[in-house]
Order: sequence, then structure tokens, then C-alpha cells
Amino acid sequence: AMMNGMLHLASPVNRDRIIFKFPKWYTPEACLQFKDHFHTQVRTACQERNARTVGLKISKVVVVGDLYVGKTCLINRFCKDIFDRDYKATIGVDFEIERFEIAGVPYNLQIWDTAGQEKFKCIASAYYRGAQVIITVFDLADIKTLEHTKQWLEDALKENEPGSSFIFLVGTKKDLLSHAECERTESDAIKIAMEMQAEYWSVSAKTGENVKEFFFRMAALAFEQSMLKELEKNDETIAKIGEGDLISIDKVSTENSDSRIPANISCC
Ligand SMILES: Nc1nc2c(ncn2[C@@H]2O[C@H](COP(=O)(O)OP(=O)(O)OP(=O)(O)O)[C@@H](O)[C@H]2O)c(=O)[nH]1
Repeated sequence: AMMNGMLHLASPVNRDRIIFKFPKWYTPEACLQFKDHFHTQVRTACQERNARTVGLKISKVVVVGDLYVGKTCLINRFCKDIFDRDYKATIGVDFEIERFEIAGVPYNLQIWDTAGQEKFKCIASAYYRGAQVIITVFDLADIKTLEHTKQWLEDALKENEPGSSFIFLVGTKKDLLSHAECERTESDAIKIAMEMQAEYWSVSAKTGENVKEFFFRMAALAFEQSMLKELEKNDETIAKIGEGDLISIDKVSTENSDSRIPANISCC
């Protein structure tokens, strides 16, 4: 099974998981980043990825929110392209690994589906740690689930470094609302998203509306952030090597004891 799993990861990624262009936001009112292309540094690093970015890139995503809001259906629509109208409660947690190729680089998302039922909360919260993305989900047709999203987010944030996760607020079951109803709920949701510093999306797992767009956007933001972090780490390593060199240069200049040149000038 292990062998199969590894072969699976080595095979080419599905054609509809290839991202070239930076995916767009849903609404400018609650959007994490305004831009339509990858960071130049990231693009360059992706082009020379063999030299600089080694290893299997994987980011953790956790999906939280009240029971019955449609977390499992949202994940299943994207990962398996299916929709199940029968409700089966998530017991504790479940996860999917979704493979992408972004700007030419293989990339994986580990998507954790957590249970909304109160009795599973302590099991589920054990999986919140180390989330690069937190998705708080509510049901557009059930306004009290929107009110609960702040609490869900707070619980997820407790387990993570401040400012280390991208936050999304997602309203599901868009198909159940008229255009006017949807707009009304959206404007409430956008206010909450702004308070949460989250990006807002309305989706339907039933019809598939905005599902792929949402996951692509999330994957691209998470990918870019992890590439930037990696580049920063590489730069630090290079800087440290540089420091070492400077110390030896200092030594040389001290040993030469040329009194007209202060030793520290060689730093620049
Ligand atoms: N009409 C419609 N129904 C949906 C949609 N998404 C989910 N549902 C229905 O809502 C119910 C709950 O969906 P789930 O995905 O199981 O909900 P959940 O948030 O994972 O629930 P827990 O696992 O208990 O936390 C199911 O009966 C789904 O068929 C949607 O986009 N439109």
C-alpha cells in the first residue's frame, strides 16, 4: 500500500489540477490579496525549481464550522466531483490529499474535514495545529451558523501561531437562495469576514458553483506563501555563509594590521 501511495505521488498530476495564472478573488470587499500574478521571486524560483526547491511540498488545511453546514460536501465536490444529498455526520476528523501543479511545481494540500458536532469537538481540535489555511464554513440558508463562525475561528487560531494562517470564510448551499436573499446574507458575511481578516466566498457543492475557483485560489495563496518562506530560509542560509566569510576577512585584515583601513569596513 505504501508503495502504491508513493507511485501515486510520483505520477503526473491530474490535468485539471494545474494552475498557471494566479486565481482571482470572489469579492474585492473581503479579499486577502489583490494581484493577478505570482510574486516575481516565486516565479523565478519555480523556473529553476530543481536547483532551489527540493522535497515534497505539502500544506495543511483545516475546515471548521457547525454541523450540517456542508463541510464534507464541499471537500467531496472538489476532490471527488460528487455530491451526496444524504447527511452522514463526520466522526471526529477525516482528510484528503489533493495534488496540484502550480507554476510548474508539484504541490499537495492535506485537507482536514472536522466534525461540527459538539461531542466530537475535542477530538477534532487536536488536528487544528500547524494549519496554513483555516476555512470557516457556514450555511447561507441558516444565519445562526454564520454567527458561530467567529467562535470556530477563535478555537482554530488558539492552536496556531498568530498570523501564520490564511483565513477563509465560506458560505455554502448557494443554490438554496434566491439572488436577493444571497446578496443580503453575503453583505452580513462580508462584514464578519473583514473582522476575521478572512477572504469571503459563496459556493454550492450541489451545483459546483465557485467550488473549483475557491480551492484554486486557496491553493495558490498557500503555495506562494510556502515558496516565499522557503526562499527566505535559503537566503538566511546564504547570509550565514556570508557572515562566516566576513569574519575570516576581518581576521585577515587584522592580521595584516593595516591601521589605515578599519577592520569593519570590509563588512560592506
Ligand atoms: N442544497 C444543498 N445542500 C447541501 C450543500 N452542501 C451540503 N448540503 C447538504 O447538507 C447536509 C450536510 O452536509 P455535510 O457536508 O455532511 O455537512 P458537514 O458540515 O460536513 O456536517 P458534520 O460532518 O456533521 O460537521 C447534507 O444533507 C448535504 O446533502 C449544497 O451546496 N446545497
